[in-house]
Amino acid sequence: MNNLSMLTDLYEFSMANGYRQTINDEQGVFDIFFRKVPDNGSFVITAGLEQAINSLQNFHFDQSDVDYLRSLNLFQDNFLNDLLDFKFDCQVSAIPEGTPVFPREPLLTIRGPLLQTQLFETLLLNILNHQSLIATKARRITYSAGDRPVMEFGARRAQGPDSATYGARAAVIGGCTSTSNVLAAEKFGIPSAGTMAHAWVESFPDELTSFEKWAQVYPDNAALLVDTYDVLKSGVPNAIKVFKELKAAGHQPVGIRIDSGDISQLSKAARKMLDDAGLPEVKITASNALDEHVVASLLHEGAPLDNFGIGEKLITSASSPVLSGVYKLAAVIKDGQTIPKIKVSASREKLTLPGLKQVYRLYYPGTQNAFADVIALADESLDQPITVVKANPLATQREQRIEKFDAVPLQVQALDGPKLQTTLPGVFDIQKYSQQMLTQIPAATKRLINPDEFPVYVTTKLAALQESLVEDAAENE
Ligand SMILES: Nc1ncnc2c1ncn2[C@@H]1O[C@H](COP(=O)(O)OP(=O)(O)OP(=O)(O)O)[C@@H](O)[C@H]1O
Ligand SMILES: O=P(O)(O)OC[C@H]1O[C@H](OP(=O)(O)OP(=O)(O)O)[C@H](O)[C@@H]1O
Ligand SMILES: O=C(O)c1cccnc1
Repeated sequence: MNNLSMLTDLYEFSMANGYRQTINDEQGVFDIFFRKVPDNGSFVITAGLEQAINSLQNFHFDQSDVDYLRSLNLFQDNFLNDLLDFKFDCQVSAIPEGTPVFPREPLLTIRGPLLQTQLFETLLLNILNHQSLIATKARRITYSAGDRPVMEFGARRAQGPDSATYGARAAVIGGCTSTSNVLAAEKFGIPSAGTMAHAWVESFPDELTSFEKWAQVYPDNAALLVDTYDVLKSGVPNAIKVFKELKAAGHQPVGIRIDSGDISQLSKAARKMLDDAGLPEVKITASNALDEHVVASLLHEGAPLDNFGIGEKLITSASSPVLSGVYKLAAVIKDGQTIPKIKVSASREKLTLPGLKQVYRLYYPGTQNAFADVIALADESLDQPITVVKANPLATQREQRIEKFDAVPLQVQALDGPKLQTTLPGVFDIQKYSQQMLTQIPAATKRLINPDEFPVYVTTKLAALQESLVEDAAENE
């Protein structure tokens, strides 16, 4: 990854320079969390931690960066000179990639010199918001597709090269099995996959010739696009001719792709034609502006589809294109003393959770069935029974007693200075872990429409700290 240290909002530099001139000896603790799940879902799949960690480990400023910042005539020399010697000196803990997470949970916590922690806000949010958004969308789509493979086809419609490449990574975390994006495939060890475009078919005098030539070049990888002219009158009959010739020559035909029209009716008719021709092994791929709802509708209608190629709606999360993760100050540390901090704004919904924290997933004892998450202060132990309070400050029913549970902490140490404290698994290991974590949460929280809310609580100690800081803030007004 390039050095992205300058990818930040100007005000981060303005504040960092300001800290350098004022409270330079203080440390900051920031949490990343979100309040709202895209597409009115109930969970987000975390993604992007590896790139976030890499960007922090490589964080530095070149002379040209500092020269540029100097040219703004905004910052003092001591700050600018320090930037040339920037050494990452923070601790990071985070919830591993692929974990299903819920509103208000600290996904990543960073603690270190206030000046440094402030500078990372924009970049960390940019990376984690993007990849988590796409991983979450991919999970919705692959949930609809069931065990049918979903190929990520979005590079041409992604919002720029990075969205295409890191979006493909996130799509695999969310369950996609391959990508047409060769750069992403190479970079992240994802199988590259693809068929052919209409241009191939149009380039030859007729469709049959185009299929034959393809089969000559790729006898063991012939997936034919059958909708350039007429799917049922020419595309499928021509594909059948070519597949029969391939089979006679000892090759295994792969499949057809349908990219327009009523995919349900066309695939049913195509399946029948292929089966009647003795080609039951030939697979049918669907593409064309698919999303989780179209996929669900097609399968509900009984469309005999074997796999999907999905681009624009996935790579841009078109129906819900923003994950509004935020980066909020939870504490400052001064002379070894931790001073919890809170943001109290006009809307109570935006109250932040103060202090150093950990988030736990609670399971019914002795099972893998999770029933709630609890956010606690880092120095608390979760004794049983426990009284907890809804983390959403707008919730009406507040206190709840939980008798028995197994608690598993979700955040792990990720960085101690630039030194890595955890493993960074490959994308398919993350995908597998994610699928396993998803089996642990209730089915009703995973449905696409009107999912149940998974309960997220805070301990009464954390709730009391939050209330006391709200009262302090009111007195200071
Ligand atoms: N049976 C179906 N049920 C629900 N949605 C479908 C069905 N068949 C296709 N779709 C979806 O409907 C949308 C529009 O399909 P339509 O046939 O209008 O494609 P199009 O974009 O006009 O075709 P082309 O790509 O040739 O321009 C696409 O998102 C497609 O995936
Ligand atoms: O629809 P998506 O989910 O993004 O899937 C990828 C699309 O990209 C290709 O189309 P192309 O760019 O050639 O344009 P088209 O829409 O005219 O087929 C392909 O034939 C799919 O339709
Ligand atoms: O290989 C394909 O079929 C493909 C790749 C990208 C976009 N649309 C289709």
